[in-house]
Amino acid sequence: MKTAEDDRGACSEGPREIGLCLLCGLPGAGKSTFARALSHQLRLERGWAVGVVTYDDVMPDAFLEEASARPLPSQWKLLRQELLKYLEYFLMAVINGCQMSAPPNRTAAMWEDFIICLKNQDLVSSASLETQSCYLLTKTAVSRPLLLILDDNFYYQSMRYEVYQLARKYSLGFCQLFLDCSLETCLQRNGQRPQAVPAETIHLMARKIEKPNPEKNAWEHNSLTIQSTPCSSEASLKVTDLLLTALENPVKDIEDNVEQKETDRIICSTNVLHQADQTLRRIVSQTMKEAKDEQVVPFNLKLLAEELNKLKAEFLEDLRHGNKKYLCSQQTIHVSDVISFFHYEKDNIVQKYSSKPH
Ligand SMILES: Nc1ncnc2c1ncn2[C@@H]1O[C@H](COP(=O)(O)OP(=O)(O)OP(=O)(O)O)[C@@H](O)[C@H]1O
Repeated sequence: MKTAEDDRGACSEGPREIGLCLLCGLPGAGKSTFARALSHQLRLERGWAVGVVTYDDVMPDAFLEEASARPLPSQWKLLRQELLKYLEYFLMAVINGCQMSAPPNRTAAMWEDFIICLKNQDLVSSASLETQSCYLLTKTAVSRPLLLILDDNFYYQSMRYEVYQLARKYSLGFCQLFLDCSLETCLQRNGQRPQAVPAETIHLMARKIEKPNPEKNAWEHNSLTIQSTPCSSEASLKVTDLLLTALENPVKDIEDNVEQKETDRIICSTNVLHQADQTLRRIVSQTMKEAKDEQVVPFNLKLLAEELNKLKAEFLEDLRHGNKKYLCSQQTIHVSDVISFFHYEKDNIVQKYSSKPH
């Protein structure tokens, strides 16, 4: 592993705990303020290496140079992806223990700001090779744990997913912190800033924002919502817990398969459940009609209806939990299998109550 420190004779080996922590929330929610405080605290109290990448600090200057007009959303998207590419170059250097090279196609101003951002946090050093677009990593960059905090609005789930994919590609820890702050407070804080974001942008974002949703998206399970007020010690503990969990449980490629399988299972079982529910209802009412036609005594009719409805509920409950007894193969549940199984059990019950009045 070659680092700037190695050049001075130091050696750097150790557990490769690297994590990406994504901050999201409305403009003015206090993300940058929080990121600064958190990184300071983690460095001081835990001795972690921390890098904060505040997108606003790196991206706008690129536009000042390349375009005077306000960028279109599609341009922002491309720039965000380009910045993520820079991060990937840094991560590759960290993981492989080599120097960080510059990506071949890059927006000069943004790359420069990115390098300044890393240098200011003692993650890369000026090196003699700098003229050739190579940067040596510092001792901080190769020490562990290393946490990179990405500070942007990340108001769409798709924006956050790009970061998750990066974490997965390199088996890194991944977590999300959502800074919860009322629209009024964001507008008020924003209004007091020298370079305020247009208020209508904040209104629009408040309407569009997709908060982390761990129930819906398995990949977002490592997320925490915190209030944008001065951090209580309890909130601070929760944040540390989230970060430790992420660092100790790097994202694995396999998770995607599990996630996909789980999604498939839910879609499949939802469809199966719906179809099964409809069909079983029809079978029960048809069976009851036949029993009446056969003049089953009213008392038995009542018991028969109770038993059939109970059986139907049990079947649906089992299906909901993926009970394997209806599976013809290990993976797929067919409604036809469920129905024939139900018919079999239903016939047994019908037989019990089919005695006609004497
Ligand atoms: N907890 C807080 N209490 C009061 N004021 C705060 C708090 N957090 C941040 N602020 C103030 O609100 C303003 C916006 O904060 P900050 O830049 O951290 O927000 P942000 O979410 O990073 O915004 P943006 O997304 O636009 O970069 C700053 O002037 C900051 O001093």
